[in-house]
Amino acid sequence: MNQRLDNCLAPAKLNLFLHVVGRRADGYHLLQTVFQLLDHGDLLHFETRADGLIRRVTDVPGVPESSDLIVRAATLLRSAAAERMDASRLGADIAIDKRLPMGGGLGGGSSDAATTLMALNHLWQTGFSRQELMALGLQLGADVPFFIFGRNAFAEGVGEELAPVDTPRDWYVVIEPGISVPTPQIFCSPELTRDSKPIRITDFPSAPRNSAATNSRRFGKNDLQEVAAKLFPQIDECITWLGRFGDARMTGSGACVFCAFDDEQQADQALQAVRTAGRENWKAWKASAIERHPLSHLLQIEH
Ligand SMILES: C[C@@](CO)(OP(=O)(O)O)[C@H](O)COP(=O)(O)OP(=O)(O)OC[C@H]1O[C@@H](n2ccc(N)nc2=O)[C@H](O)[C@@H]1O
Ligand SMILES: Nc1ncnc2c1ncn2[C@@H]1O[C@H](COP(=O)(O)OP(=O)(O)O)[C@@H](O)[C@H]1O
Repeated sequence: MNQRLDNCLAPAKLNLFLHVVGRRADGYHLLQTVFQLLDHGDLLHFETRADGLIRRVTDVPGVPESSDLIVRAATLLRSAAAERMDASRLGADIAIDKRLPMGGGLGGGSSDAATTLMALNHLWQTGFSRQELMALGLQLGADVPFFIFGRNAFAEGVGEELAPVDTPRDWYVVIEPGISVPTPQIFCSPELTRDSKPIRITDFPSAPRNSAATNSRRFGKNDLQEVAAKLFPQIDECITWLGRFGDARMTGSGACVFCAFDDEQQADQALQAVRTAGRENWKAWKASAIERHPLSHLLQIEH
């Protein structure tokens, strides 16, 4: 019988800071960042099929079905499973409520891929461990292992070396400036800072609320922000605007901008102000920091 798993959250992430500390021989940049999970994201719905077809049953404008990270993740999982079992009949219908913008720096595509790997590993009973799924995920994108890791994390390398980190239970207001930033354009800029001084994980003020929360908000910077804001003045405008409420920053390679708040009420006030700012292209929302990925419980085996 077909199995279902509905309303699976593919949470957004924020990069609380993002330092570029070097470059690999293949041109990829070495980063140091803290990834923060949010309680807002895309919603995915899975139903297994026994005929080996993997289908995305929702149209996603601009992303053909075969190149969608959801379909690529499912196909990759089935190929990996085929080395251990007869996987030829493993199939699924996958529906998505796409709520995160593309090229927003919120990791939407990567999170969709991670949720797909975790949900189908469970439904198909393919039995991969968290570590194994993280290694598969890395083939799809540098941010995918983090979502499978399932906890807020200090990340190094291209984002695949992960260590758990405590972060404040802040509320965030996020502005989508209505543009999509091509990540390669930011990384190939000659003006990009590529030699930030490496930090140690212990330098990050991992603090519960009401102690060093303010410090952790102001810790470090996003090295990609200067380049992105110069190329896309809309980002600069959002940072200046949201900056009246605190230390507003860009996440990832942009375009979204966020600011942290102590509680939901303060976030609501800022949100209200953004919504009455009269910027038609902006879309703003609030979200709460979460400690764990909501599907993390599906992966109990840590071998
Ligand atoms: C910048 C980050 C931070 O979380 O997030 P997003 O803004 O995408 O959310 C990620 O490292 C994004 O990693 P990933 O999602 O794999 O990047 P892609 O879009 O595939 O990368 C496009 C191109 O950017 C360059 N690139 C990317 C990552 C990296 N660490 N160094 C690079 O030089 C490479 O030229 C790569 O071909
Ligand atoms: N399911 C998906 N959701 C979003 N983007 C996808 C998806 N599948 C493939 N992509 C491609 O990945 C690119 C990066 O999208 P996304 O991960 O949402 O942004 P970012 O990396 O800036 O956070 C998109 O421009 C799109 O072409």
